[in-house]
Amino acid sequence: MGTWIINGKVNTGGNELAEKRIYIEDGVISRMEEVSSREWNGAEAGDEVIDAGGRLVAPGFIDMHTHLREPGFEHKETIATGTRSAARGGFTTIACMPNTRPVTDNPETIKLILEKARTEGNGVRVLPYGSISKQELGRELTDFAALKEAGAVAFSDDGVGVQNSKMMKDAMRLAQGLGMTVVAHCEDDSLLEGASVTEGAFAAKHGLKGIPNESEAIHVGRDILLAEATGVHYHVCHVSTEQSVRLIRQAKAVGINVTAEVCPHHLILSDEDIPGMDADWKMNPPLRTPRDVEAVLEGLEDGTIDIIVTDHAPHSPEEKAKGMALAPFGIVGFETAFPLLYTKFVQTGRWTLEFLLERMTGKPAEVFGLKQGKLEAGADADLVLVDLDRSAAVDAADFLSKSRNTPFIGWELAGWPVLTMVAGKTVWQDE
Ligand SMILES: NC(=O)N[C@@H](CC(=O)O)C(=O)O
Ligand SMILES: [Zn+2]
Ligand SMILES: [Zn+2]
Repeated sequence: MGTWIINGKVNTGGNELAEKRIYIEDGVISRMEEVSSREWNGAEAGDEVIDAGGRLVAPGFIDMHTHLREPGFEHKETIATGTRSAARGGFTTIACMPNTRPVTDNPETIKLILEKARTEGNGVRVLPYGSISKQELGRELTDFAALKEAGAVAFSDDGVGVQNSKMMKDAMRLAQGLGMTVVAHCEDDSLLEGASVTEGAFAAKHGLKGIPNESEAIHVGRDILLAEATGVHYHVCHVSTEQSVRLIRQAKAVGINVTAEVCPHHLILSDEDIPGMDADWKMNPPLRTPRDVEAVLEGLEDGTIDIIVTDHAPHSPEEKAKGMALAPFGIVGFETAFPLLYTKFVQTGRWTLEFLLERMTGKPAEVFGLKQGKLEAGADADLVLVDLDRSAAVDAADFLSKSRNTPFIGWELAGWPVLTMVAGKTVWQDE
C-alpha cells in the first residue's frame, strides 16, 4: 500500500523536467516511471492517488537560514507556526538559527528544539544551528563537540558578526576537526554607524547615516583568509554586496572551501525601492544599491553564490511599528520565496525553472551534505507540487506565520505551492 503521484511535470533535482509517475512506499520513493513506459493501470487496492493535474512536482525546498524564534520569542513565531509557514511555502527541510533565548549554545536547547520539531513541527525537517559563542556574545566559544553530538547541523552566531579574528580562527579550527561547517553573519560592528539602511540614495534623501558595504565585505575577506588557513568549510550568510561577491569569487578561484547564500529580497529589491520610513523594509543586511543587486544576481548565476535562503525573520507588528530607526531588522520569507523568484526571474526569462529549483533543493543539500534535495528511486519522498499558472496577490493577513513583516504586500505573483509532502506524508495542502 503506497501513494501514487500521477500527471506531474517532475523535476528530479537535476537539470531535467519530465512527465513521470512517482510511487511512494514507507516514506521513500520506490519507483519513478516514465509516463511513456507503459499504460498506467491505476492504483493497486488501497493505494492513495494524488493527481498533480499537470503541475510541477519538485524536490521539497531546503532553507538553510531561518529564524523560528522558539524558545524565547514565541510572540514572533513558534516552531509550530514557523514550520507551518515553511510547509506552505514548499519547504520540507529548514535550518534554524541560534539567536533564540536561551541561545543554542548548549546541548539541552538543541535537543529541546529537535524534540519540539518532532512533536509540533508539522512534519517539516528542522535542523538547528549551534552557536559559535556563548550567548552569541563573541567572548567564549561553545562546546562544539557537545553541540554536534546533540544534533547541531553547523555553527553560526547569526544575528551578529564574530568580531574577534582569533575567536573566528579558533572556531574554524574546531569545526574543521569535527567535519562541521562555520556559517557566518558577516558584519563589522565598528563600521555600522548605528544605521538602519544602506549607504546610498535612500539614506541620502532622508538625511540618514548608512550601513556601508565594507561592514559586510571586511568580514567576508577576513574569514576567507581564515578558512584558507584552517581548511574549514566556510559558508557566508545573506550576501548583499558587490565587494563580497568579488571576494568569494576570487576565493573559489584559488580553491578555498567557501560557499555562500543569498536571499530573495537582495536579488529583487534595492534601497531605491524603499517607499518611505517603513520598517517592513528594514532587514540585515539592508537592501543595497541597484549595482549590488546586479552583482549578487551575477554571483548566483555564475556559481559564486551557491544557494538561495529566505532568512525568514519574523517580528511582531508592535516591534515593527517602532519605525525604521528603532524596529528590529528582519522580514518573513517562507510563504513568498518561491513565487517571488519564479515570477521575477523565471517568468521573465532570465532563469530557467531548473536553475531556480536547483538553488533551492539540490545545491543546499550538496553544500550541507544532506541526503534530501532530489527525487529518485530510494530518496525520501520530500516534495512540493506547485501551480505555476496560478497568480495571486501577496496577502500578509493570510500568512500562516505568526508575523506579517514583509515588503511584498500586494505583489501579484505566480507559482504558488499547492501541496507539500515530507517522507510521503502530506504536511500542507491548499484547500
Ligand atoms: N536578517 C535580519 O534582519 N534579522 C535576523 C538576524 C540575522 O539574520 O542577522 C533576525 O534574527 O531577526
Ligand atoms: Zn544574519
Ligand atoms: Zn538570519
